[in-house]
Amino acid sequence: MFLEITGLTKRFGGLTAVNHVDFSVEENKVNAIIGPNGAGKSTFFNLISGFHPPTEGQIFYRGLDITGMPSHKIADLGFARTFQTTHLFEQSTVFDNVMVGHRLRTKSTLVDAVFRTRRLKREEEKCKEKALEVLEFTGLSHLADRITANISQEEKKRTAFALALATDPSVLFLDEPAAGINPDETEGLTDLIKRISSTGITICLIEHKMQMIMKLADKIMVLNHGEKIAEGTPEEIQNNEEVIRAYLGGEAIA
Ligand SMILES: Nc1ncnc2c1ncn2[C@@H]1O[C@H](COP(=O)(O)OP(=O)(O)OP(=O)(O)O)[C@@H](O)[C@H]1O
Repeated sequence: MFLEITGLTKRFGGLTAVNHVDFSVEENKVNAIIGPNGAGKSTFFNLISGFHPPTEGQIFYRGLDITGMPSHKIADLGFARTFQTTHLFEQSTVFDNVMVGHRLRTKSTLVDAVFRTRRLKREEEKCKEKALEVLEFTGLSHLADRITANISQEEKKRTAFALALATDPSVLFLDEPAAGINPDETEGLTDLIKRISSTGITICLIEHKMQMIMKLADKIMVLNHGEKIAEGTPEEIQNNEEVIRAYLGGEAIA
């Protein structure tokens, strides 16, 4: 089993944000989570990636119990994520932002940095190579030297993807990657996610844009009020009465 979640529950005071959710994230697939606002989608991501400890339930990654593990330890296992609002260093260049990603994987210490050891130089070289590689992959090479504050919203999103990819992840969590961008840009980002998936990286995706979900997802879980109300292929979800009632107020999923 790749990433197995059982009985996952999170309570914030009297509010149950995630309620006994069972889910298997499938390796090398696009696993999507949809649901109305406040359904518990981001909380579900936060629990898996160690940003919040769950109240109940268990998370196993390749057989290892990672329940309640702190986020930096989980990141070390190969988990990367992007956020609803991009977390970038706005006054740094796109290149420098992406350099941070691979640095998280290096072993150089402060001593290496002070004495400019060979290990440090070797690792810096590797970080640069990786940054250039992921900038090219995400279509950002031409913006490498631009200050991040001056690029478009869509380019910032690609930069956040590049940063996540520079950590060489095995699982990538994308929280509403297409929020705030136009339909053409959304299509471009959909293609990018497809290409990322085709490199063998497992994707977990939260998104409200249904066309994007239907194009990308191999498997969809629907949350409503913290509970899983359905799970299946895009086609199964599109035709699920309860999903249509709960999520779409009776309208068909476009
Ligand atoms: N840190 C927190 N403290 C208290 N309540 C929280 C916290 N984080 C989330 N919640 C609550 O948990 C519920 C689920 O929120 P969550 O953000 O997970 O939903 P969501 O499905 O991601 O929503 P959206 O689509 O609007 O992003 C909401 O009622 C929210 O107010």
